[in-house]
Amino acid sequence: MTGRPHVLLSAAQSLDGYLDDAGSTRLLLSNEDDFAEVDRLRAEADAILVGAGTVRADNPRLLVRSAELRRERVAAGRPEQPVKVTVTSSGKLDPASRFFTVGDTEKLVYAPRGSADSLSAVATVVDVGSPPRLDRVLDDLGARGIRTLLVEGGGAVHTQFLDAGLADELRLAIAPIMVGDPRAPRFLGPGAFPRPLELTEVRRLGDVAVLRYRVAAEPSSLDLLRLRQAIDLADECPPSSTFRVGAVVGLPDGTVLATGHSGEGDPRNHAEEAALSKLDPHDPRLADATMYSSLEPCSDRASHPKSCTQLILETAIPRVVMAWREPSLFVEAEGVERLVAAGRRVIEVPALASEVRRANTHLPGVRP
Ligand SMILES: NC(=O)C1=CN([C@@H]2O[C@H](COP(=O)(O)OP(=O)(O)OC[C@H]3O[C@@H](n4cnc5c(N)ncnc54)[C@H](OP(=O)(O)O)[C@@H]3O)[C@@H](O)[C@H]2O)C=CC1
Ligand SMILES: Nc1c(N[C@@H]2O[C@H](COP(=O)(O)O)[C@@H](O)[C@H]2O)[nH]c(=O)[nH]c1=O
Repeated sequence: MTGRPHVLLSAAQSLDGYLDDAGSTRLLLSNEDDFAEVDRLRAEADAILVGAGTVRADNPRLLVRSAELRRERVAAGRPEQPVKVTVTSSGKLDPASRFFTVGDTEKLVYAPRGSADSLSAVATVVDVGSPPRLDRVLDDLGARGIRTLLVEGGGAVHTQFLDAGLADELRLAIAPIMVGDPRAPRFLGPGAFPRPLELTEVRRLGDVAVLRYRVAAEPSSLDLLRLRQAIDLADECPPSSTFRVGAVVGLPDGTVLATGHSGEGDPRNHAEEAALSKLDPHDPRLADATMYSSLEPCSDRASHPKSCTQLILETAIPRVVMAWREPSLFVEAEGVERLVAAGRRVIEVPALASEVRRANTHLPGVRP
């Protein structure tokens, strides 16, 4: 979405993927040169975000340390320090933590209404839902003029940014240390991650390896091509009193595995169902495939025992790209929620939704 800041994730990890050890003091994985580079990244950012877990565990300052970098910011007409940002569902943050008490800069806390009232004297508390949605956090930051956001962790926050497809870049510093303790926090937990990332930089800073990646833009141009193909397939649907939908199952190399449209084969068939009926649900290629559907896959239906969401979940298809969320005409659809809850990645392309509505103006209340 335009207006959101560019999001750079930054983390230092051990060779075995940990952000810290399980002890009470912070494990320094970066060396002096790496910390200096991270300070430069801070100086380039309009805002720095960490999760509430990091505020509690590390009591970080989140300030640009170098006086020279601070002077450069001021000389460029920018505030001396970036805005500090955190997210919390519980609101359990100590107003006396350094996040709030050090640095003459704005502090933003994204927290559900009523959960962080004790922080309103030391920060601007913003309600973007319960739990706070990171896409809405980015919309709000964009509206506040934040153009570049540095996310410094911890693991839960990095996982969510990558899982939700909200990160643009990742910088990883890898220290020559093994932590080897399952109680310690890991860089990433489970998630439906975009893959592969594009490696843009490999460097050494002493004994620390610095890797930088670009996270592929989603939807990609291939995603848009296939989604448009799915939308066009709805023109093949026979006249119907329900939704006219098209679906394509495709691979990242451009192969189309199957297509379908509503009413194909049987008047009650849905588009995703028609496409999946042409494939073996255990076809190993489905583990890399994307289901493109002009409409959100259905979650409940009277006409057939299995919903399209269920049919997708019975395959290994990891991604669904769709244009229009099902409006509440027949049922309260929960396709997106169920797919996401099952660890599948759902990418909505609302910019193409009007084309899907145009194919469905026979339904009550639907306008392009
Ligand atoms: N090596 C490195 O580069 C870094 C290491 N670390 C280490 O990582 C550890 C902390 O990581 P971790 O425990 O994963 O914690 P995080 O910093 O990722 O914070 C997790 C907490 O943030 C809040 N939160 C996360 N996502 C959301 C959301 N979408 N909406 C609302 N609240 C949200 C929740 O707070 P709440 O519980 O209040 O609801 C959650 O418990 C520490 O040991 C720290 O030292 C941290 C940063 C960098
Ligand atoms: N341990 C660790 C990092 N930890 C990050 O640095 C924050 C501390 O900020 P401050 O109090 O301003 O120094 C901490 O909360 C976490 O986000 N960063 C790194 O680049 N390398 C490291 O090894």
